Amino acid sequence: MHAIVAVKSLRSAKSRLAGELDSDARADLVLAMLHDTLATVAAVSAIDSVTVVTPDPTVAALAYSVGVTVYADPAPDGARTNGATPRTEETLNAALSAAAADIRAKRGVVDLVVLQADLPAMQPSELTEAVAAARSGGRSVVVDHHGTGTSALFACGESALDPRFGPESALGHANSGARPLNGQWPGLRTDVDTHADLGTVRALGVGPATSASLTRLKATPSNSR
Ligand SMILES: Nc1nc2c(ncn2[C@@H]2O[C@H](COP(=O)(O)OP(=O)(O)OP(=O)(O)O)[C@@H](O)[C@H]2O)c(=O)[nH]1
Ligand SMILES: C=C(OP(=O)(O)O)C(=O)O
Repeated sequence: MHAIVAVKSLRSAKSRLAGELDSDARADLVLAMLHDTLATVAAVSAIDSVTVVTPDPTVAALAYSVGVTVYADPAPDGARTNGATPRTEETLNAALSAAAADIRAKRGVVDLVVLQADLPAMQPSELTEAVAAARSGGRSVVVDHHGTGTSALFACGESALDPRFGPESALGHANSGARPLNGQWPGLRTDVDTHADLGTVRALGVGPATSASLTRLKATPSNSR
């Protein structure tokens, strides 16, 4: 199976944390969570390759440093609609579809999983179980801990990826035929978007890079709210 992980430009990442963290702190946290997410993916033997999809050179450098492939997001923020701000879900889903097409053009029919980049409490055992469940066929989805979003979208065999990330993506994926996967996977289901999510992953236990980032944040007075 091949994993795809999308990360937007660091300057616009994690905007929902802007009330608590300044832009440098948000970038630091995004890179740390990506690092831990990729480390967990690397520990899952059923996933043999990974592509990070990003327009951001710093994110790409991190991906290269841990030995994963980078697919340059074909149209970085703001470039797709003649200056009008495109909606995240349009740019994200377009980037994911382009990456999936590129991977399958190069490797033939390969099972795919899109994983969120901000799963710092995910355990290898959780992802291993989800991959095994997904392999019974077709398109399937791991709904996030809120019950509304998507932590992982699988497309096995000949199935098209057909990503529908964005608001209410759990419903969007289910309504387009993706099978919800059942499993007690709190780390896999907890992507970090808000301050409350940070508390949840802290309680579950985060990977070392995220733990170090959170320690740095606490030590920075402007981010100590
Ligand atoms: N390559 C790429 N990744 C994207 C794009 N839009 C969103 N992403 C990534 O997709 C995931 C979910 O996106 P969002 O929830 O919109 O962004 P976020 O940075 O997590 O949080 P907010 O800014 O608070 O919405 C994150 O890992 C983003 O970095 C895009 O246009 N291109
Ligand atoms: C885009 C999504 O993620 P987030 O929860 O990070 O907005 C999603 O769940 O479809």
